[in-house]
Amino acid sequence: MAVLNADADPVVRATDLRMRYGANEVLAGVNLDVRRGEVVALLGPNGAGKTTTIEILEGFRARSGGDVRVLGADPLHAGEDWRARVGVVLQSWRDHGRWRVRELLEQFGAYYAAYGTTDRTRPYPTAELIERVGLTGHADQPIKSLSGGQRRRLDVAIGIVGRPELLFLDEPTAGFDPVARRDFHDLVHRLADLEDTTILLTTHDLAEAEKLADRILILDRGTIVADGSAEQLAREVAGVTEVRWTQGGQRHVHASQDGTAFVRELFGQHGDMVEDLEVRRTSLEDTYLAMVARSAADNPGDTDRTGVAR
Ligand SMILES: Nc1ncnc2c1ncn2[C@@H]1O[C@H](COP(=O)(O)OP(=O)(O)OP(=O)(O)O)[C@@H](O)[C@H]1O
Repeated sequence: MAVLNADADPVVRATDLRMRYGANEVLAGVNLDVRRGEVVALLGPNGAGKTTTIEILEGFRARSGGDVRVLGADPLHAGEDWRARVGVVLQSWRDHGRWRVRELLEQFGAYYAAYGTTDRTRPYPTAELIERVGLTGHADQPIKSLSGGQRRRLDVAIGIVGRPELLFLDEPTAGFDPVARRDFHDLVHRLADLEDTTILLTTHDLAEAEKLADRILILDRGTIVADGSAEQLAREVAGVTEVRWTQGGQRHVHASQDGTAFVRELFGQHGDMVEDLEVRRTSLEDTYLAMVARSAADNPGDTDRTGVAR
C-alpha cells in the first residue's frame, strides 16, 4: 500500500458523529480517521449505520451532530472543486438505461476536465477506464441491457472517472462473480498503490476486507467498536494462530500468538508423535464474530446481529 504520512491531517475525520432518524439513534458518537493512501474497510451488521456514515462523509446526508472534515472541508458545505476530488460508488443504482456505457462515461468525465491538475489529469481516459473495469466488450451497449454485475462495474467506473483523491465504495462487489471480484481487488490495489487514492469501503465480505484493507473499523450499536489491522484485531480477541494436532489418538487444539514458535517447540518435545498437524491463522470472520458478540454482551437485550455474509 502507499506510504503513509502519519503526521499529515487525515483525509477523513469524524468526531463524535451523531445521526438520529426520528427516535432511532443510529450513530451515537462515531470517531474515525482515514489517512492519506489508506484503504479502510467499515464493517458492521445490517442496519449498523455504515451507509448512513458514508453518505454523511460524502455530503449527501445532513448529520444530527458532531464534526466532519473530508479533504479539509465540511462535506455539507463544500463546493464543486471539492466534489471533483471525491469519487462515490453508491449502493443503489441510478438509472440511465438508454445511454450507452462509453457515452455515459464520456459525459460524466467531461465534467471533471476543468478540475485536472499537473499531478492528476482528469478525467480518466474512457477507453482505459472501460478496460480497467472489464467492460470493453460492452462499451457500446445500452445500460439497460447490462447484467447486474456489469452495471455494478459501470458504477465503479463512474466512481473513478474523475480520478478521485478519495473514493467511497459502498458494498462495491455485491453481485460480482469471482472473476469480477478478483479484477476489482486488483483495481483497488492499483488505485491505492499507483494512483495515490485513499479509499473507504463497506462490505459484508470479510475475506474481501481482509484482502483489501490496511485497517478495519467495526461499527456496531452506534459506535466504532474496533479499529486496527486484521492482525491487530485478531490479537485482541484470541490467539492469532490456532494449531491442531493428534497425539496418541487424541486431538489437541492450542491458540497461540506465535504459531511458528509453538510448532517448533511441539516438534522439539514430541517429534514423531505429532500427527495430522493443522495451523490456521485466525480469520477476520472469527475476529468479527467475536467482536460483535462482545459488543452484544456489553449491550444485553439485543438479538443476533452478527451479519456475516455466508
Ligand atoms: N432515510 C432514512 N430514514 C429513516 N431511517 C433510516 C433511513 N436510512 C437509514 N435508516 C435506518 O438507519 C439504520 C442504519 O441504516 P444504514 O443503511 O446506514 O445501515 P447499514 O449499516 O448500511 O446496513 P446494511 O449493511 O444493511 O447496508 C437502519 O435501522 C435503517 O433502517
